[in-house]
Amino acid sequence: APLRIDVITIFPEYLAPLRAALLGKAVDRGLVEIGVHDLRSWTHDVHRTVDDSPYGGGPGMVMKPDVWGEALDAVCPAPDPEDAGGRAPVLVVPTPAGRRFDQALARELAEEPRLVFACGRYEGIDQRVVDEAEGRMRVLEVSIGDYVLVGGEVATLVMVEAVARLIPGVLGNPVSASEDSFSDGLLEGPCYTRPEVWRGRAVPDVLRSGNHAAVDRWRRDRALERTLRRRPDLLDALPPEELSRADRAF
Ligand SMILES: Nc1cc(-c2ccc3cc[nH]c3c2)n[nH]1
Repeated sequence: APLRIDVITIFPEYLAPLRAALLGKAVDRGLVEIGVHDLRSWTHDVHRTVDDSPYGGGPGMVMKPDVWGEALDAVCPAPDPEDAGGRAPVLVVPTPAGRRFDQALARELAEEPRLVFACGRYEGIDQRVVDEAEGRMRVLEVSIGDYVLVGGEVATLVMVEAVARLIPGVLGNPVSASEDSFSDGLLEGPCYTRPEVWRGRAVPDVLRSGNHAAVDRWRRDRALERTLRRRPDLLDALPPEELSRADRAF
């Protein structure tokens, strides 16, 4: 069954990239279904108001719970009791205050049949929306990094791309098994293609040697070296035997 993704936002056009390129093709091929919904569809006033002043004062505006409540009721109705097998859809709420998005969470989300993304704007969404949704959905408040965006749409694009590429057949060549083994734990090393010499810079000889064992070892060493220099924290998560290899190499 295709992965079903729904996005609720006041800027549906922000999600247009989801219909382009490889992900668009995956949609055409029925591997992924994407629905983008304008939150203002669930307003009832002439100004289509989605925000109001924050209780307790302070700058900016907060998104109204009643509009979000109706939107979520429409996009992900409470699962009917008969459909016991049906898993509750996951509601992903991008926020700087959320659990850190990483490859492990991308893999977890790729296992879900349904994902609903609630894109906040302004200062955020009234907390009662999340609290109430928890009664019938699995709600994940997720941060894509320690920097502040203006809304949840770009964070949603990041997460949808990271998740969709893990669905078999979605993006070009299948995700290699190595994704889950050695290379997944470390940074990728440098890569090269033709020409053999470019602006006086040659490709490392080992890569043209045809000696696949030597190439594999060279790539592993470059990945360990780069990780040691740029992200030593990733090495803490490595099994000890991998680490000893790193120590020996440098
Ligand atoms: N990782 C990260 C998420 C966000 C984010 C998410 C939603 C909203 C709504 C209003 N401002 C927002 C910012 N910034 N940085």
